[in-house]
Amino acid sequence: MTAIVEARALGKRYGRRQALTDCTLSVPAGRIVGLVGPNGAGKSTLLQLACGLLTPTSGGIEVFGAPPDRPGSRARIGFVAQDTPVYAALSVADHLRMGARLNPRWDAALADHRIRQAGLDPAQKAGRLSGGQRAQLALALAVAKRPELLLLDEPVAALDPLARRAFLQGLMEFAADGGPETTVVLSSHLLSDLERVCDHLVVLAGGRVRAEGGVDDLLATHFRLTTARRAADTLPAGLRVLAAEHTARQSTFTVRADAPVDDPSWVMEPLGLEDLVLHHLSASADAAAAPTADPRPVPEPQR
Ligand SMILES: Nc1ncnc2c1ncn2[C@@H]1O[C@H](COP(=O)(O)OP(=O)(O)OP(=O)(O)O)[C@@H](O)[C@H]1O
Repeated sequence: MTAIVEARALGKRYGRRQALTDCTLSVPAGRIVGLVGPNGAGKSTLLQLACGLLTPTSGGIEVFGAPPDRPGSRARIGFVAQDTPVYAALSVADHLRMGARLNPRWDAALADHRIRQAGLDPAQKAGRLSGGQRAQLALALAVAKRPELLLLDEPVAALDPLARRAFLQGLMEFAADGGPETTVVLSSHLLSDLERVCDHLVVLAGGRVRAEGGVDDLLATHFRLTTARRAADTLPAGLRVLAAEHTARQSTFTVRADAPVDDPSWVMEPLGLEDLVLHHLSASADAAAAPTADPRPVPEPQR
């Protein structure tokens, strides 16, 4: 499978602040990728590295098999930054004309369709648009460029629920119409949206990749296990415990398992995507708060 974005031991430091550390990931072509993580996790930094606006401090990132600032790569990448920058003094129609002049693969029909769908007045100056309308304009410009890789930093954050649903629908159509290699990476805090549209997920926390892979693969390797009470360190090898809960008689573990646990004494349930992400995020928050393994002994069951 061709990787469109490939990062190896990628690190980014702003002065004394380490924003990304040792990030290794591989985004296959043709996926809609959800980039999820708490505030300050490094999502914007990763997207800006992927479109060549930032350069790595350590390790490397490649897009289409080469560094993203290589001449020619920019035309193949569409990027919408979190603050959806537009030119305040230019009208919506001026933006479309500029897009047509600057981009060889410009899709005027798609741009017009998106502008009409968003209810934007072509004559209105961009500086007079609301935050959500500005986001709609920036998104229309990015998709009409017909990029092979579309990078969107929290694209739906400023949109109302109807506009959000229409945008996500449009995103899936864009990915399908663009051909099997068209790849979209979008960051968002809205897990339910990501669950609806994404088939690949990257979970970032504290500047590190905590989980990454195809959604189906991730779902197939994360479980909730219930068994007679026992300590996490007595579980079979090959299980990574993300969370443990104990009652007097039984223990419930949320685990990542490379293979199903073949033991009839376990009750094993699949984990939903939202739970999976939240468990990875809280496991990384716990690890940051207490870097050693869980020091609390599991008390013996009460008789
Ligand atoms: N230009 C900058 N100078 C210094 N530090 C920065 C700069 N940009 C980002 N950072 C820091 O890098 C870390 C990662 O920031 P980043 O914006 O990539 O996170 P994020 O996951 O996109 O956050 P959010 O969800 O809040 O948008 C944060 O600690 C942030 O304070």
